[in-house]
Amino acid sequence: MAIIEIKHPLLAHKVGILREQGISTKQFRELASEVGNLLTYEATRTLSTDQVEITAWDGSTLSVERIAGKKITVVPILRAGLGMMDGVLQLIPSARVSVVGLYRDETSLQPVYYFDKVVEDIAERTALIVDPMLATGGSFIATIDLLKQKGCKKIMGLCLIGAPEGANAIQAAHPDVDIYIAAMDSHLNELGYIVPGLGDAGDKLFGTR
Ligand SMILES: O=P(O)(O)OC[C@H]1O[C@H](OP(=O)(O)OP(=O)(O)O)[C@H](O)[C@@H]1O
Ligand SMILES: O=c1cc[nH]c(=O)[nH]1
Ligand SMILES: [Mg+2]
Repeated sequence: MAIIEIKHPLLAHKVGILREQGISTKQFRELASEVGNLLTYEATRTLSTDQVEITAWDGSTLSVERIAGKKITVVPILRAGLGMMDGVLQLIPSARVSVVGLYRDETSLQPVYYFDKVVEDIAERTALIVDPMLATGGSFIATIDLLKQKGCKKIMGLCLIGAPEGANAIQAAHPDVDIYIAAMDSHLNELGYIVPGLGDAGDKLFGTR
């Protein structure tokens, strides 16, 4: 299993508004973060828990569940991944953040690396990559390559909208990585944009166009 499309009325509603022409920067930011939050809830369903003993309210000993062993690092892909990050951190407030900077060359559609700052103990953590758009899949694949080179063993991803071309590319390159996605769209156009998609997520989040 690599690409998991989450069918949920709240996600469908919010993604529908994100696609509207003329959406304000404020509303786009709020919704991208909310979708990040809902996808986190689904993606973390697979985390295992340990039983630990606590002293309960009445002084008795009680066995309760805690998230097991490995900790999480959230990995936003700059820039647009930052737009989902707050929603993710609302549910995993103690997660460390590792940043990967990539942009997609407009002509070749290849990801161009410009920065990374990844937690030192990445080998001990589950990485949760966040980026709103999965088009050719090049940016996700480059980020997964980088994290694996640094020793990361368990990787998941969250994404607002994907194209089948990118989903197939990730499945071929990294079948061990599960990506949770709010909507799988039709195809890429001749410029590499997702159809119907929502346009350029980074520009909408940062108000740069
Ligand atoms: O699947 P791909 O074909 O690699 O395309 C998807 C990438 O393109 C966008 O980033 P962009 O290059 O626009 O950078 P930005 O976030 O700085 O706007 C998007 O946020 C993804 O990172
Ligand atoms: O449709 C697309 C494709 C890549 N990046 C975006 O922001 N949107
Ligand atoms: Mg962009």
